[in-house]
Amino acid sequence: MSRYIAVIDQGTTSTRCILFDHAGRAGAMTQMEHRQFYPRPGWVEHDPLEIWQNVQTVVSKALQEAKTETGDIAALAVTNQRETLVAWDQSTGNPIYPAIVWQDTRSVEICDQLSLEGGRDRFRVRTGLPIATYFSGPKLQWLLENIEGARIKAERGELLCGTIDSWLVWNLTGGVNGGVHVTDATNASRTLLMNIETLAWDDDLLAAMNVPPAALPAIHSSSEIYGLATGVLAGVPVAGILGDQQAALFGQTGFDRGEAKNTYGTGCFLLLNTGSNPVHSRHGLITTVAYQLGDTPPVFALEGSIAYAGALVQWLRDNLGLIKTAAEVEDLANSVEDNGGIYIVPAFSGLFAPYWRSDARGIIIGLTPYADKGHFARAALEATAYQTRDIVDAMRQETGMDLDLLKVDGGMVVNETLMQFLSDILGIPIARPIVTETTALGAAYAAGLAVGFWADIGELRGLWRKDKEWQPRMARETRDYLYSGWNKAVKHTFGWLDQV
Ligand SMILES: Nc1ncnc2c1ncn2[C@@H]1O[C@H](COP(=O)(O)OP(=O)(O)O)[C@@H](O)[C@H]1O
Ligand SMILES: O=P(O)(O)OC[C@H](O)CO
Repeated sequence: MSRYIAVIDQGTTSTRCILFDHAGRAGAMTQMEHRQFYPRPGWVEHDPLEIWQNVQTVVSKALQEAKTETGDIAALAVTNQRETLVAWDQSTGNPIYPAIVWQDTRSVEICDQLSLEGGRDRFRVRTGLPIATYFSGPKLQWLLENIEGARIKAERGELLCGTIDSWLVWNLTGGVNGGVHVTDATNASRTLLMNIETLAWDDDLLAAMNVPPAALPAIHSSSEIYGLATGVLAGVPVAGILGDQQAALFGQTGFDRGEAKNTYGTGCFLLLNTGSNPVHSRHGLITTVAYQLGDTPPVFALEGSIAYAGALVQWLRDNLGLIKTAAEVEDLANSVEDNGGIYIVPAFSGLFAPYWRSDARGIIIGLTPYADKGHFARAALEATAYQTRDIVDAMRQETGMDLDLLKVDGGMVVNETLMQFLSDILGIPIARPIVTETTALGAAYAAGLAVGFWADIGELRGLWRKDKEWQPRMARETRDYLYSGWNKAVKHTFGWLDQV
């Protein structure tokens, strides 16, 4: 039997390749960063060819590191930054424009226009999403309207468009020599173009954004054989595709209704499995496909997306110079007993869930001469916990379900001070697994199930291993008092921009 499932984890800042063995342990891991381009305020781009090159490099290096060969790889999975759009020429394989990244806000006027009739929630029942620049459909409309020749090519079926998974799987399966143009339902559910009930592109949505169907990939499940790889992994079945946040839920074995995870990286994304029916949010959350295995019915999730979590720590480091490394924030925060009355609300690009206020901007509030840099560090960490509380409360209001445990992963979860405070502010236990590369692990599980490397999700559940758990130990009155301060601070960020 082959020893590994290979995973390509293509994220916003870097690309990793990880080989997982049958016990779900990483046998090799390689990583490369790619460039971020900010050509104008609010624009964020990546070079799709650089990303494809990095993918090939990290895969080759991972095989070398594990001293293994193609025959040892049972299947290949792709997990990816979501919503980011790539458009390329079918005959040459060349992108016609840089990738337009999920953080890019250039489609703001298109979104305003789409909202004129029916408001921001015009497509919510059909797609699970509010109209926002975050999603791929308005980005594609912008590209077709602004890049010369794009629309004509798209109408003739000569332009292939899709999220990063589509771009990579097309290249991995041969590119101009027969690459398959596919995506999975989790990625398609982030476009504003897919109907969340039928899991198919929706004619009315395509018409609203003037998108020719010929340009779009075929929507498949998250776990099936899409094609065979070429190149260094020649002949290996490409058998799993999941958006990265859904992959993390799968990797945390959040298979059942009521199970949740939060991934603490640059931003943070809390997903709650809501089972076989999409729950349409009235509390500022997003409805998304969590996973679909082969021809079984899809499973849905509610998502709370937060734009600034670890990025606020980076800001303390890079812009204020308060710390030299992200890890130093913990000692600095522990140099004081509490936040000294200070709150930082990192609404640097407005507030995402559950507020969706693009007129908000960041604040530091509650300053007195007593405040020192330790309080700043503490307030920065606390902001991540309070933002999580906002989402957890919205989830409770939405579903009536009380979370009894939150599984966490991502770069910030090494910070034990934050983990304890999170448990205190939420009033529930926080559990960190031994394998914190849960995004890649979840994609490995999807591909492994498709090729019989693992038998079923019951077997996968048995692979989850706890590293550490934090229990709430703060008095209820203290928790309520601290959180009420956060709520006041958030209100002060609203309406800072006069016009959005
Ligand atoms: N010890 C720490 N305490 C708090 N934040 C940290 C710590 N170590 C790393 N981070 C933050 O975690 C983030 C990186 O996490 P990662 O999961 O690699 O992010 P991404 O996948 O979004 O690139 C950075 O924003 C960094 O500031
Ligand atoms: O690549 P990450 O880990 O920053 O995740 C980005 C999300 O998928 C955006 O929706």
